Amino acid sequence: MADENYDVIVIGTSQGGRFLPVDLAKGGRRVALVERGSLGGVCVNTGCTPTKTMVASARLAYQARRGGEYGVRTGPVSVDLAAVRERKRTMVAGARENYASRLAQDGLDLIEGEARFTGPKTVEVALGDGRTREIGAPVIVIDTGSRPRRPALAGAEDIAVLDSTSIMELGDLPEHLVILGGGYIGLEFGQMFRRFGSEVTIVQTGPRLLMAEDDDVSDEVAAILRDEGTTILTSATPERVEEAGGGRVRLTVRTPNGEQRIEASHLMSAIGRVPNTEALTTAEAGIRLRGNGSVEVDEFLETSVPGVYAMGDVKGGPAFTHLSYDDYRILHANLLGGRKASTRDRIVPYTVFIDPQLGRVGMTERQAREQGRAVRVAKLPMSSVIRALETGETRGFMKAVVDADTGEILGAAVLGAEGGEIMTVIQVAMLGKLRCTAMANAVFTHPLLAEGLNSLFAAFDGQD
Ligand SMILES: Cc1cc2nc3c(=O)[nH]c(=O)nc-3n(C[C@H](O)[C@H](O)[C@H](O)COP(=O)(O)OP(=O)(O)OC[C@H]3O[C@@H](n4cnc5c(N)ncnc54)[C@H](O)[C@@H]3O)c2cc1C
Ligand SMILES: NC(=O)c1ccc[n+]([C@@H]2O[C@H](COP(=O)([O-])OP(=O)(O)OC[C@H]3O[C@@H](n4cnc5c(N)ncnc54)[C@H](O)[C@@H]3O)[C@@H](O)[C@H]2O)c1
Repeated sequence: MADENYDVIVIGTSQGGRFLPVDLAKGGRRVALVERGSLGGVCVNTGCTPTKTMVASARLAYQARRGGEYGVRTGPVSVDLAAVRERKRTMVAGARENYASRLAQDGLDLIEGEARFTGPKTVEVALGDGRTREIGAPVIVIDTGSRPRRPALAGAEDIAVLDSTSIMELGDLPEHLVILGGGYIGLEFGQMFRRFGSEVTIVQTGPRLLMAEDDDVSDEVAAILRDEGTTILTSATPERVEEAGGGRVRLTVRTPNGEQRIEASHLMSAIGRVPNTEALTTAEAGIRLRGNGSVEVDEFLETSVPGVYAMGDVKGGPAFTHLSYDDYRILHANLLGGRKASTRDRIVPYTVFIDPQLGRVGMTERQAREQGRAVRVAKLPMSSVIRALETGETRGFMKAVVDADTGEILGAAVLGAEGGEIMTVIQVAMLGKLRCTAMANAVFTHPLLAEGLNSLFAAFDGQD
């Protein structure tokens, strides 16, 4: 028996988890919102907001060093990491405050503590002071997110291994940073610290960086990072790590060319994330998990227990804030709107915030071919885009994949300045089901980067 009954319990406060409980309370439901950590979840506190704030500092350092190319004289450029961290902390504090202020809503109780299921519709919350509180509701939403995966690496338990959260709290610049993992986090932090002035080595088990992307995209990203002085090892498996004296670490890596030892001042792990489901004791409620610990949901985000839903990273699949937000839209429609919204056929865009950005939407060329489709592919180097030439940001390319039979735009990759924004133009075209000719002939402002889309899609000449 619960001590207190609500209409809805939401566990976790993310971007999506912010709006849903407020909307439900506004709609007259009694809602309990449970959070064990900082309000706002990963995105606000340790994810998107702080990283993109620090990426901005890194870009400024990079651009300042390039001043001479633009006829602008600068002195030697150096980075004060403690000041970068302070700017980041201020940004996060503001975002968190803003978040908290939006939770003030009649009918919504914020309960600070860790939630765990004691039955299909009951949750026990361990409060900070050692007490517990048992609450119940016919509808429960799990939004508990994910955390960094720890490396299964011999010796790692005896060494301070940084992750995406702790690295942003460093006050002094690493002399040599070794990063395990060549995915989103490894690349965003790798480029950032290289631009801050550290020597950086990225160790990636897969044969390429950003394994989900087409080979030409991964190769170009690697070329850009190497050009800035980052060392990248691919098909490289970390085997053990040990102290090397003087606070340094020695990492042993197996590569196709034999064993390699790397000595560094700092080691960071960025090898993926694991869903936060253990503390929830989901078995008590009969909620089915997948082998990797994520919560199994159907296309309406309902778990194996009717009335219990999951949103955001905890349900597995692509892990982005905008998807957590879209899960909120779906649950809002289904719980409040009297509709049956689903995740089926949703287009999932994303942007890797390296510089130049990689904006991606829809299928890669590989995915389209694997589906057995006849595809046409067009590529346009950024050096052919007038705006990119004028601004001196010519690295990368735009790439579009089109169905050769129907002319439908299947996907795109834009690796270039403001690549995420340009990709979004293509995403909107996909949403509106525009064909290549419409994109080739649209009047885009001169000289914008998006003007390059005329040339990119003109390459599909004769395609509707
Ligand atoms: C370094 C980094 C950079 C990123 N950059 C981007 C980006 O640029 N763009 C992008 O789209 N995505 C980015 N992401 C991913 C994005 O942050 C996540 O996809 C998003 O935060 C997922 O939201 P969520 O709904 O799963 O909940 P989360 O934000 O993960 O929040 C879950 C909350 O649940 C709480 N919780 C967990 N267990 C319990 C429990 N038992 N009881 C009570 N509370 C609990 C946690 O304390 C946490 O506050 C980044 C992630 C990282 C790590
Ligand atoms: N810009 C963004 O939207 C953004 C930014 C950061 C994070 N995120 C989200 O966070 C998630 C986690 O990011 P991530 O970079 O940690 O994971 P990831 O899955 O994107 O990349 C991890 C990489 O590590 C490699 N790897 C695995 N084990 C390894 C090992 N032992 N040694 C070396 N390499 C190893 C894998 O081959 C993979 O390429 C992402 O999937 C993404 O959804 C998004």
